[in-house]
Amino acid sequence: MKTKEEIAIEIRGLWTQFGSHVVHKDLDLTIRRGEIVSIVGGSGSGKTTLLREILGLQKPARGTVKVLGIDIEKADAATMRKLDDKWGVLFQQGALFSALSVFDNVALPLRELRGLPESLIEEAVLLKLQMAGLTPNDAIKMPSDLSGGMVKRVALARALSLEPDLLFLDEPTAGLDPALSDSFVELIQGLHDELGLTVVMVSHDLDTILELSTQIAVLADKKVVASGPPEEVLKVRHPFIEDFFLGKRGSKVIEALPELSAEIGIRGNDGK
Ligand SMILES: Nc1ncnc2c1ncn2[C@@H]1O[C@H](COP(=O)(O)OP(=O)(O)OP(=O)(O)O)[C@@H](O)[C@H]1O
Repeated sequence: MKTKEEIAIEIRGLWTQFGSHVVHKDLDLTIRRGEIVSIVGGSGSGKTTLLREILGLQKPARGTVKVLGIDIEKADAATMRKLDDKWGVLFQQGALFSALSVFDNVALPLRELRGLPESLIEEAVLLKLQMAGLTPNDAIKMPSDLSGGMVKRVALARALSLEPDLLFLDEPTAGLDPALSDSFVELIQGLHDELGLTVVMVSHDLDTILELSTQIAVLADKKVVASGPPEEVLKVRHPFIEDFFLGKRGSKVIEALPELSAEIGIRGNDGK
């Protein structure tokens, strides 16, 4: 039995509604610390909305969301600020402030939340840039001078600036070509191994999902229909899972991952 300390995120009985449109209906999800979790689901299944609810950016109609033991809805402003220090977020849109240099983009959360001396900020920014695979020379560049892959890296450096326990990534490899996408996946894996981060990502990219995830949560029918290690989730019989993971494209990706394909092959498709 897992202790409370080991649970990073706990969602119970969550309902989300926009007017008469019910997006989530009695959704439950548990994420333990140290996992790399992919939230997958069809377009409009409510993945991004779920991420926003976890971050307290959107209020569910019903249910509870606890992050690191804190009930997001009941948390006061001071508690939310403390939580803000503990998570880093890399969203799909609006990754960087175009009027700020790379250095200032990464320094922003430190300047906003801590009031640290500039010498410490500089040290921290250069370290985070290095962790994200960038050099001190990149620090003086403006966002308009960067390639798409570099923008993602700078946004990642900024998400890491407060040394978070939790990292949220919304479509981290969207818009990257396969080589850049692979190197971004390696980067996330390395950071996870090095820092022991809990990573929660929304992704459509099968390679990224299957290479990185220690847990997959499948959103369908307005709730989480399967959640667990990839080899378990892929055995669950559900039309979305079969289409998404076991269709032509998915089968190819799985074939290239010997451990996973052996697991699925050995057990067969016995459902759950
Ligand atoms: N602020 C809002 N007002 C009204 N409807 C919304 C709002 N935000 C999201 N929705 C609706 O909620 C549903 C879930 O949206 P969401 O963006 O979370 O889905 P998603 O699974 O992330 O989709 P995609 O994979 O296409 O990005 C969609 O039908 C969307 O139109």
